[in-house]
Amino acid sequence: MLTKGCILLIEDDETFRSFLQTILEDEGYEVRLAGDGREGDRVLARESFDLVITDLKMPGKSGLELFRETRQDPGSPPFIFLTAFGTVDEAVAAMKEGAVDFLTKPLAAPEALLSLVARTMESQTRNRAFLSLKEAEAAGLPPEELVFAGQVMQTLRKMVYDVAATTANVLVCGESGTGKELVARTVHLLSPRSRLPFVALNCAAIPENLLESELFGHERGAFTGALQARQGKFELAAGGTIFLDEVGEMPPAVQAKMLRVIQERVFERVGGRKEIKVDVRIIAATNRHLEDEVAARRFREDLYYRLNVFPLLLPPLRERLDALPALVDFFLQRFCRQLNKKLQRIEPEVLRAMRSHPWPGNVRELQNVMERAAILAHDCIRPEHLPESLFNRQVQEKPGGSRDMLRSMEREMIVKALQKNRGNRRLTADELGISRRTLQYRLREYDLIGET
Ligand SMILES: Nc1ncnc2c1ncn2[C@@H]1O[C@H](COP(=O)(O)OP(=O)(O)OP(=O)(O)O)[C@@H](O)[C@H]1O
Repeated sequence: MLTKGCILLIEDDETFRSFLQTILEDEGYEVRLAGDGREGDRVLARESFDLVITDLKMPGKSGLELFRETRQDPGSPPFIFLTAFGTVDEAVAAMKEGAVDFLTKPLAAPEALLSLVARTMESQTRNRAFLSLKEAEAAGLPPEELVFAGQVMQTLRKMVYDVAATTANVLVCGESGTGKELVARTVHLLSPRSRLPFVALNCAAIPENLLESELFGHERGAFTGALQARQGKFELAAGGTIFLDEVGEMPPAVQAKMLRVIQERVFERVGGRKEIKVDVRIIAATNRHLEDEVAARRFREDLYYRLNVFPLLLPPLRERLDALPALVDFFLQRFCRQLNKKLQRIEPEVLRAMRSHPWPGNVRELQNVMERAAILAHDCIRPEHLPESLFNRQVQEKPGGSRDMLRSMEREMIVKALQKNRGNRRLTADELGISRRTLQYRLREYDLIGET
């Protein structure tokens, strides 16, 4: 039977510990035990847990000390404290530092603990689930996680952690598929808002006339078809984070309203008069040079500065090839798990081909390539498991060339794929391992709209 989650229980009173163990196990949780903070520390170093329930005061290392040390680690589990009446103040202090909650000993009713544990587990799952929405929908597969591979990402890691602790607006810049949304979700996850909503909206995917109502909601009758009043994304994200992808596509009227939300923290629904207060952290993303948009007066300069309080730049994959081995390994393990396969090795030729490829679809493309290879391969991944585009001679002959050269190669690859697929964008995008949206940008960028 699948357990509902794994809990580390740290308690020095043996009787109380086994009482808690019984009620948690009866409820379907897997429980590991430790008799004090030091032992808890050792267990935590070996295994991962969904939750830690710990006594606050213990000889040796206290639960509070352990909590403070542990929460420095990314992805550390939530803590619930058990405390005697005399030490409630300390438990309250721990909550201010990020602990989930505390319960006083002796437990008045085990139900209180069980419902707190259930709620914590649920919010853990919710927080993780958003990282793997598509996969989780499919089969409750393991969550996606951001791999900080290569030097650039190592530097970025620190920035992500630092900015997550604040409420500063963040602007994530990078080509399509570089991981902007994943970074935004990770900032949210690591922030004190992690248990509140993360709401994402792609500004390019919504028709201009609907974007305002999508963001700010509308009142009934605000426009033809507005039969019901509806909350917008800002209201849905209350207290949490809103992720605005392709923010450069935002039309001027919406930009003005955004500015007001940032400056005054209020807005009105479309067709409404009532001011609605908001406390939402904004993470915006763009794959355009937003400065150019500002210079061309397509994007408000004042809004740009408000959004760009903390910029995070994700370079294209071809400019951080040192990240390849770790990413390849990560995706290989993921797809092996999903496909229930054991593929141990990757032939050196495969990595060589990967190093010479311009990766127009960036990490998303690599992920697709790895999935395809994992499906095709039986024992180890060989060159024949890679798509043909990775063996484009031209690319191999001129690795690491200038940006212009890469762009012209990318254009050529798109033209070829379009021709091969008779202008069918879905097939073309699939072949290139990029999303249809990315293809759409590229077509516009390379002036290829007429080719389809
Ligand atoms: N560093 C990384 N570690 C693990 N997975 C990654 C990483 N970077 C990107 N990915 C994966 O690549 C895919 C694309 O990432 P994401 O959607 O965040 O990119 P994006 O820059 O927001 O793309 P777009 O601009 O097209 O929306 C996702 O499936 C994501 O999980």
